[in-house]
Amino acid sequence: MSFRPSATNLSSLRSSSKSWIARQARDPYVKKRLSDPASYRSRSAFKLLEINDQWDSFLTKPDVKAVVDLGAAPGGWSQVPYDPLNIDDLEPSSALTGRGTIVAVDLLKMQPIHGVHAIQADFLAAETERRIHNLLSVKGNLECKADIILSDIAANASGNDVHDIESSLEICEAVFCFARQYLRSAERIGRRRGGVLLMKHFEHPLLQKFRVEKLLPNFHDVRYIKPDSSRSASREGYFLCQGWKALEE
Ligand SMILES: C[S@@+](CC[C@H](N)C(=O)[O-])C[C@H]1O[C@@H](n2cnc3c(N)ncnc32)[C@H](O)[C@@H]1O
Repeated sequence: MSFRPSATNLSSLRSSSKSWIARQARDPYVKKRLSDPASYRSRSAFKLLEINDQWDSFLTKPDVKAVVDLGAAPGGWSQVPYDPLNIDDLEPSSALTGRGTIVAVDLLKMQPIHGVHAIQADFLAAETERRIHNLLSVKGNLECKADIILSDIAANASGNDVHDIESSLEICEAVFCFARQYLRSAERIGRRRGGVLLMKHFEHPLLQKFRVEKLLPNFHDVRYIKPDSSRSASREGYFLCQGWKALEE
């Protein structure tokens, strides 16, 4: 049986599907992903690589021992810190010395990545935090903290601007609350830019207000980043926040 689409099938595609296919065919990062020996699972991996390259290789610092990747499926971002952390087959409560932990969370099931602990769950659900906590709770990380928290979570676009902005704000607020509890402080790490939060958001004045009120006072350095690899038509951007001050501890 052939799975090649017939001419009839192609001609019956909606014009939005046709333009998506045409855009994928033109996209240099789609081509790069297909030819890259790292076999990244997503085009998004190039956004993280680009941000990391431009901002002092924060992922590869030798003191990075634990990373939490929120909205991780299909797994491109989780693949990026895998090598520098030199992860082996870590079980919760096994020795951490010289190794690290990556915890990946997504609503969707993720194909396994060696050394990455995947949780299929809604990050916004109360019990998910306990599951992340248990995985961070390994020997050598008695504080149960993460050195880096990444969030590429994107709720499905509804087409309703107000609703989509509210979702983005809700996610950013939840990620920030999580960071407040789980991010290791710059002081504890012994580096002014230690304790990093990278989060996706949708551009809107309410998100800028969130940046000013929540992020700026709590980190030594906060940047708005629109990576070249992020499609210009998309309203997504990233806040890269380095140097968690842990003011409430
Ligand atoms: C842009 S994709 C992430 C791509 C990923 N960084 C990669 O490189 O493979 C956004 C992800 O956020 C997930 N997501 C959306 N809402 C979520 C939630 N409440 N909890 C967990 N994951 C969520 C989606 O299922 C989707 O897989």
